[in-house]
Amino acid sequence: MPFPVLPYFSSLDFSNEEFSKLSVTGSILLKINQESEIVTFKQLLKQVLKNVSINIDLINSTISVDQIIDLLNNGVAKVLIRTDALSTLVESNIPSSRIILNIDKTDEHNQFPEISSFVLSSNEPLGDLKVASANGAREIYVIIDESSHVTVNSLVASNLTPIINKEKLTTERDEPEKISISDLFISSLRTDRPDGLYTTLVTDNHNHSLGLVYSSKESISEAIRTKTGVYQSRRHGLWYKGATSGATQELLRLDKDCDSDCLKFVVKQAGVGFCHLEQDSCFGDINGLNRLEKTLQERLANAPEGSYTKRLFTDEDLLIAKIKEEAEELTEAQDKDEIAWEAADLFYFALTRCVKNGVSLEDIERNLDLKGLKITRRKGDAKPKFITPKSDTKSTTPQEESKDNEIVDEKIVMNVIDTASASIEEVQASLQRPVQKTADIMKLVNPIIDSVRSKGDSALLELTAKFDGAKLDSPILRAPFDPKLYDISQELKDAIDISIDNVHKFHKAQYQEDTLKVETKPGVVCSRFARPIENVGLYVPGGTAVLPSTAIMLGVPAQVAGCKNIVLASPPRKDGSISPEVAYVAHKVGASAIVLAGGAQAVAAMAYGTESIPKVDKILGPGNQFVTAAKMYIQNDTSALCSIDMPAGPSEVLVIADGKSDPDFVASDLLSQAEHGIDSQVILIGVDLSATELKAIEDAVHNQALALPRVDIVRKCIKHSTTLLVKTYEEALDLSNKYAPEHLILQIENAGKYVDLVDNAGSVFVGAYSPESLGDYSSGTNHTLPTYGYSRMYSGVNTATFQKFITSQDVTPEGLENIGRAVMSLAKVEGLDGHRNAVKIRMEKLGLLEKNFV
Ligand SMILES: NC(=O)c1ccc[n+]([C@@H]2O[C@H](COP(=O)([O-])OP(=O)(O)OC[C@H]3O[C@@H](n4cnc5c(N)ncnc54)[C@H](O)[C@@H]3O)[C@@H](O)[C@H]2O)c1
Ligand SMILES: N[C@H](CO)Cc1c[nH]c[nH+]1
Ligand SMILES: [Zn+2]
Repeated sequence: MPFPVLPYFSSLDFSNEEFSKLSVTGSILLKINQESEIVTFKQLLKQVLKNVSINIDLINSTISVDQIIDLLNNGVAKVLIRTDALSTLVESNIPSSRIILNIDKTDEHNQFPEISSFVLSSNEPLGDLKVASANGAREIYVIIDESSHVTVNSLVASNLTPIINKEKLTTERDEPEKISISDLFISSLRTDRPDGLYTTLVTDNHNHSLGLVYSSKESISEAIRTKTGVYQSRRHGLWYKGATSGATQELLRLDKDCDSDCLKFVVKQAGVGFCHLEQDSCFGDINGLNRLEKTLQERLANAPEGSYTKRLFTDEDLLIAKIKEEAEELTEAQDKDEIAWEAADLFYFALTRCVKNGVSLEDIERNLDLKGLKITRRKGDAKPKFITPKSDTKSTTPQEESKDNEIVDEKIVMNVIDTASASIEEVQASLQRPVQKTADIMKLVNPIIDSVRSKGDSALLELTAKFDGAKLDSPILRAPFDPKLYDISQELKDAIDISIDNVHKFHKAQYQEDTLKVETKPGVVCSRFARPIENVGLYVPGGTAVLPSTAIMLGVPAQVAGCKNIVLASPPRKDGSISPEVAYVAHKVGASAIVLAGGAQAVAAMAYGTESIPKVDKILGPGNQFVTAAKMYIQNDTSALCSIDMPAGPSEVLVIADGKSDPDFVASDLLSQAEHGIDSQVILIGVDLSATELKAIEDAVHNQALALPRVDIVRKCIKHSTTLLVKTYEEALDLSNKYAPEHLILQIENAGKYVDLVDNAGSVFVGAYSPESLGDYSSGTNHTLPTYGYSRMYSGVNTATFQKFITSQDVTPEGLENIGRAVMSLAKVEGLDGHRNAVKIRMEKLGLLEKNFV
């Protein structure tokens, strides 16, 4: 039964102590006045407003349905709304059980049979209010203020729950000007025991019974006043639990049963346990997960050196490895006993990690409950199987396809972390890229590479049929290419030509034409000159989207550098053909061949060569996890004698925005990379953003995303993407440098001023009118860039990526005289007399050494 008063918090301006005292009622009503309070309120929900059912008053609020759903999904129990807002909420899939309806006239409640919680007007006569509550299943609340016609006591006596401002309530016993919540609670109880006591069940927060005791009116008042376990001993009077043994109790909530004659104290037990026999409960110890949690907490505080649990607490790598090991064993377990055994192991290691990080079973259960109550919006789209696929868009990967069959309707919003209140670990965790399970991927990639190496073309054709669904007779097209292969519109040709032109200009400017010459000492001239890498293999992705722009970004600098053989590889379409746009670029950059294959098999074919595919010296270009893993493999295999450009994996962008940024621009930039793939990541760093400014960006992300054909990919990418709130530009740049993004967009005032602070990034986009898409296609910079944080040490593709640099020296007798003695001394120290002699012989013949020189 509900506590006979619902405390009302009319603003977020309250102390933890005030909340803690009134939380004994188990439920409160809190008013959200404006949108700007939502960020703070959500923090409070996580940190302070625990163990209690939180209802929010939105009667005069204008917050959006999406925000209401977000709050309900983050721990709010119910929302109090006006009748005119009801239909919008119900249409948005909010269950009626999460709604408290405020109605003006008591008899109106009949019009809403699906709603079971109402707030009625306290201006109505008590008789009418009682009629409204005649159906016992309904929760009826009445707001009490100065103008109320009914008294609090009369409401409680009629099983109606008054809503009373927290300022008017007290948990103390001697504040006559306030309403005592113990008096209200006591007045709602009854007992038929001759001693006038109330039978009281004591439980922990998991509903485990700890014991059976008795309460008196006085002990209840004391329990509420002190918020501890205070009972009535039939022999010794008032009993402050733990006063002598130390096994005290924090009183979390007070409940009563359905006929109000039996109480339940929900407590947090300290010390040796509830029972005088020093066990958890009078019915013995509580085992299972609770026991394990308790043991782990004790070990964390006091683990003996050398114990296994101590090792787990101190060696994070070991703990993580064990969790993974046990998770794998659980997935492999077959029969019931084995599954239970492995699950127990997994729980042990998982709970160890939780306890180590201060996470309790209660926190886990709260999350489970939240997930169970999660509301998803219905967007009114047809089920995917009834949607006609758009022509010319490639199908998604198998993993994506299976997930696309789920109907996901929640708001597309990035997780928000305020760096001022978050821990360093939380911020770091939010900047983790989606995990690439290298070992698992290598298990798939190694056999592919082996098979292409050993079986050549036949393996390549087989793998292309398997992964790309294309049955081919030959895996290669050789230049000159038939113009029918690139029969595209003039408009498209012009667009590609503009991009090629700009990329060419920028990369030509990077080309080091002249030999670099430096005379380090008179007569010692050192030089450096560039030569193209002769045979290059360019990988053009074609899995979730065909990327002719990547063919431009790789082909043009290869051409500028003067590479002799440009081989381009890209997965073929299902009918075995190559995308005509890619073929057009291949023709424009003078490629000698197109390999009709993708993934690890294309990389292996170009690295080792096959009967028809020429071996190359360097493989360049971005790709998915299989492509990247294969590139990493072949560059380490000396028998392949093949290098790579860099690890260029799933696209990523980090946008820094401030209050002056246009929310639509910011959202569009985030989404332009989120749509690349489910493993892409986008990060927003907001500098001193107000709640309204943040919301404007979030709304723009959601609304623009819904209009994108690849919304399902975006939705999954946004799930592991984060917004970080910081106070200064310097903090923003510092975080960005730590993340080392592939693309960095500065959508901030005086953006140019901050470029000096950029230490790590693949490519920087400065100011509101430099969206990343420009660099992806047409401005002239290269879009093949280091991801995964590799921009700390790698550059993006540039002209030099297709060249190697050779040094030379030309030394005169004068030069030899200037440095010869230094060389001989160093060679002597290294014990390399041959080196020394090569100088000595020359200097002797030139008469530069004294006769007895040794
Ligand atoms: N960093 C950069 O500069 C940059 C530039 C452009 C694109 N990208 C990224 O490149 C990636 C392109 O990936 P994509 O998947 O669209 O195309 P992709 O061409 O890289 O991969 C497609 C190939 O993967 C192989 N494959 C698919 N499933 C497989 C499986 N289960 N086992 C073995 N092989 C399998 C198939 O052979 C298929 O041909 C995206 O992540 C995109 O973000 C990065
Ligand atoms: N943004 C990608 C590099 O991470 C490149 C690209 C190609 N097409 C569109 N975008
Ligand atoms: Zn892109």
